[in-house]
Formats: sequence, structure tokens, C-alpha cells
Amino acid sequence: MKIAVVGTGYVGLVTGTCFAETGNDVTCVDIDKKKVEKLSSGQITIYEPGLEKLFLRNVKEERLRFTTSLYEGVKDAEIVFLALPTPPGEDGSADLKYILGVAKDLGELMTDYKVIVDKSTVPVGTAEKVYTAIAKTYVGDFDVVSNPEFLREGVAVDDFMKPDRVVIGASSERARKVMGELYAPFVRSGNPVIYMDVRSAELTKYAANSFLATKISFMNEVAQLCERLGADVDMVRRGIGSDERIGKRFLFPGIGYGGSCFPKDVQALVKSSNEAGYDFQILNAVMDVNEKQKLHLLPKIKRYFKDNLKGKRFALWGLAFKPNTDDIREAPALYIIDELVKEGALVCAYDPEAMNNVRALVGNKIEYAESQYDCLYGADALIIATEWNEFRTPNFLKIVTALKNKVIFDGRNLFEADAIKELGFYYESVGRAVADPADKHK
Ligand SMILES: NC(=O)c1ccc[n+]([C@@H]2O[C@H](COP(=O)([O-])OP(=O)(O)OC[C@H]3O[C@@H](n4cnc5c(N)ncnc54)[C@H](O)[C@@H]3O)[C@@H](O)[C@H]2O)c1
Ligand SMILES: O=c1ccn([C@@H]2O[C@H](COP(=O)(O)OP(=O)(O)O[C@H]3O[C@H](CO)[C@@H](O)[C@H](O)[C@H]3O)[C@@H](O)[C@H]2O)c(=O)[nH]1
Repeated sequence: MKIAVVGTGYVGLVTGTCFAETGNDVTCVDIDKKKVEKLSSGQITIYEPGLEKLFLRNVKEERLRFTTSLYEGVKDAEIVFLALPTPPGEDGSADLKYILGVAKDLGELMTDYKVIVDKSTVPVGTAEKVYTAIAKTYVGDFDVVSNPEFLREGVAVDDFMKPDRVVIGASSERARKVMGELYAPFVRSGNPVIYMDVRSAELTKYAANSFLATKISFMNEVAQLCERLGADVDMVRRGIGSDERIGKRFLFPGIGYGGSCFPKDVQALVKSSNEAGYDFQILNAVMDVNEKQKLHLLPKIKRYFKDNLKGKRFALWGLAFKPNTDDIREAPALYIIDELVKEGALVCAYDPEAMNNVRALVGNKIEYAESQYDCLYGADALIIATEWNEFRTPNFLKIVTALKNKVIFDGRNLFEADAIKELGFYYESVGRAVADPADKHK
């Protein structure tokens, strides 16, 4: 099939590459000239495990092309995916200017039947708006379909190639058939394509993200309670997660959810809800809990250093909002950096992939280290903000040698609390035994 993907960011690039990998002829369109030049010359623009190999193969075999021209991209395409940004507007609702801008341009370019697919996360009613924007100038037959994307960064290729489900919201049989053919290779393993009406598909995406965010905020509140009641959140997590009705996944407490999706999508659903005259109370609490959780480690740090962080030096492991990505959008580490710097502390950070992105954002506000151990030298404490695998089993001897004090504030519960205390560390984590600064650690 001939496919156009408009918007070649995270979702666009994964979508385009995976559809090319299953034998389709894909043209990706982006307004960012530099990005298109880079991709056309075989240079990948995001860090995503497993993607580069597929990308290079499909570029080489000419199933995957890039252009800045919307006309070039869509002229022969049967299906046009819109993988454009839907950032929060000033009031928190999803800003549809990119989607509706491209829809208007499509109306001016289209000359034959196409299926236009909203791949971006968009509020209920957007497909109707896209339809109206195209129909203003194009009078022929076409369909607008909602096909929300559920991939996670860091495991995006697997999520796309072996989806738990594919949701297709379509109002015409013709569009359902086209989409069904396109997705046939991905659902062979028995994972279903769920066909539904367009509005339900649009809401499914927000409901999925909001439910997952709710699980996380719930566990972060359980963690708060654990610290106050002397319980261990890891035990409670295991205890409840083994109940199939609850499920083991997305129960990990930490320093809040971040990334380009949960924060903006929960907020957008609350906004849509308000506009529909309904107060979505749970989600307001989910957002409040998350705001507080991002700075969960700060009072612990201040307590240890007797409220004086001026001139203190902190090593920070992890900047990306989660492991296996270089994405720093809404990364909890950035909030911690802000607070520490505001208090007059110095921060030296290390992240395996995200340092360039942070450097571009905050420049010399912090120092950057060449390795996870380099950033420890002379630091008063180590703070862990992202659970990269290489941080899980570090060389403790190197940590002890480099750190000024044997003090760790762990926002991701990477270590067994008892084992690390045995090594003589003052150790604070999330939802587990609270350390006492008065205790003498070795
Ligand atoms: N990132 C994820 O993990 C993820 C997962 C599922 C769904 N989503 C949703 O998918 C959508 C896209 O997210 P993303 O993370 O890929 O965004 P992104 O910001 O990484 O990429 C968007 C791309 O669109 C391009 N663009 C902007 N205006 C354009 C135009 N007029 N014509 C052509 N290209 C244009 C930008 O240059 C950029 O390359 C959002 O709605 C997001 O909520 C994201
Ligand atoms: O038990 C958990 C699981 C996740 N997180 C945090 O939650 C955030 C989001 O994590 P994750 O969902 O793995 O990453 P994303 O790539 O943002 O993926 C989410 O957002 C995408 C964009 O909408 C959706 O497509 C995915 O299905 C959805 O999982 C991160 O900050 C994680 O640290 C936790 O704190 N505890």
C-alpha cells in the first residue's frame, strides 16, 4: 500500500518505519527541513532501541522516503497518517492547530479517495473537525479514521510490531477494510483489531493513558503511607499486583510520571471533561499527587543537610523521563535540578542518552559527566532519577571511593534497602523505611 505519514517525530518515524518494514511504500513528511535532510541521508533523529536497523534497511531498499513537501508525500497515498504534535494549549486542552492546519492543506491538495488517519492523540470530536476542514475545499469522497497509538518510548518498535491491540474508529466500511488490510501483518499473533465508532476510539486513548497515570499516582500515595506507617511499598506492590484483577504492571512508585504523554493527556482529558460539564474528580487528584511526587526526594535531601544546600554538590544519575530514551519532556530530573539550583546547590549529571537534550535546554546550569562514576567525584550525595539498567548494579566500591559522603537518595528504588545500609550508606528511597539523619552511617 502507498502510505503518507505527516509529522516525522517519535510516532511518525516509528509508524513510517514499521509500515515500510511490512512491505508498504511509505513517504514521511515533515516541515523541519534539517530533520528531513538528516533522515533522507540515513541518519536517525531519535534514540529508540531497535529502530535504527529497521530504518536503515527500509531507507536503503527505498520503501521509506522523506520530504518536506506535503503534496509529494500524499499525492499517490491511499492512507495519510497524521502524526503531528497536540501540545497543551494555554488552558490545558490539546492544541489542534497542527492537525487542522494540515487538514486544511490536504483539502486543497486532494484529488482522489484517501483514508485520513488521526494517529496523534486528539480529543473526542477531532475527526469531525478534520473532516470539515478538508471538505471545505475538497468535494470528493474520503474518510477520516481514528487510530490512536499506544506505543511506549524505549520499547516502541516491539509495541508497534506486536501491539496488545489496534484500535480503529471508523464510520465507513470502506475505511475499515483499508485499515484492516494495513494492520493484518501486525495482528497475526492473535492480538485483536478492535473496530469501533470514531468518538469511542478517540476517548479510548485518553482513558488508557489516564488509567495508567491513575495507577501510578495511586501507588505513589500508597508509598507515602508506607513511609508513615513503617510498611514497605515493594512488598505491598507484590502483594496486590499478583491479583490478576489488579495486575503487576504500572505499580512502581517513584518520583512521578513524566514524558510527552501522561502529563499532557491527563490534563487534556480533565479539560475535555470540564467542557462537557463533568468534573472528573479522580484525575484532578492524579495530577495533584504527581506534582507533589516529582519533588518527593527534596524534603529528604533538605532534612539530611539540615536545610542548607548552598554550595553542596550533588551527583545526579538519570535525566531522561524514563530509561531507554533520550526524551526529557516533563522529566522529573529537571524539576529536581531546578529546586537544587534554586537552593544554591551544584549538580553534576550523567545520563547514557539524554545529556545533549538537557544541555540544549539548560546549558551550563549544571555540569555533565562522561560516565556514571565521573559525576560522583567530590559530591555530597548521589541522587537517582532514572532507572537505567547500568545504574541497577553499580560498582559500589567506586561509588564509595568517589563520593564525599556515603549518601544516596534513590527516586526509583533501585537497591535493596537493607543490603545498601549494610554497605554503610545513608539511603533514602520511595515508600520504604525512612532513614534517620541522626543515625551514624559508616
Ligand atoms: N511520543 C510518544 O511516545 C507517543 C505515543 C503515542 C501517541 N503520541 C501522540 O502522537 C502525536 C505526535 O507525538 P510525537 O511525540 O511523535 O511528536 P513530536 O513532537 O516528536 O513530532 C512531531 C513532528 O511533527 C512535525 N510537524 C509539525 N508541524 C508539521 C506540519 N505542518 N507538517 C509536517 N510536519 C509537522 C514536527 O516537526 C515534528 O517532527 C502526539 O499527539 C502525541 O500525543 C505520542
Ligand atoms: O510503574 C510505573 C510505570 C511508569 N512510570 C512512569 O510513567 C511515565 C510514563 O512511562 P511509560 O508509560 O512507560 O512511557 P511513555 O513512553 O510515556 O508511554 C505512555 O504514553 C504513550 C503516549 O501516549 C502511550 O502510547 C503509552 O501506551 C503509555 O504507556 C514515566 O515517567 C515512568 O517513569 C512510573 O512511575 N511507574
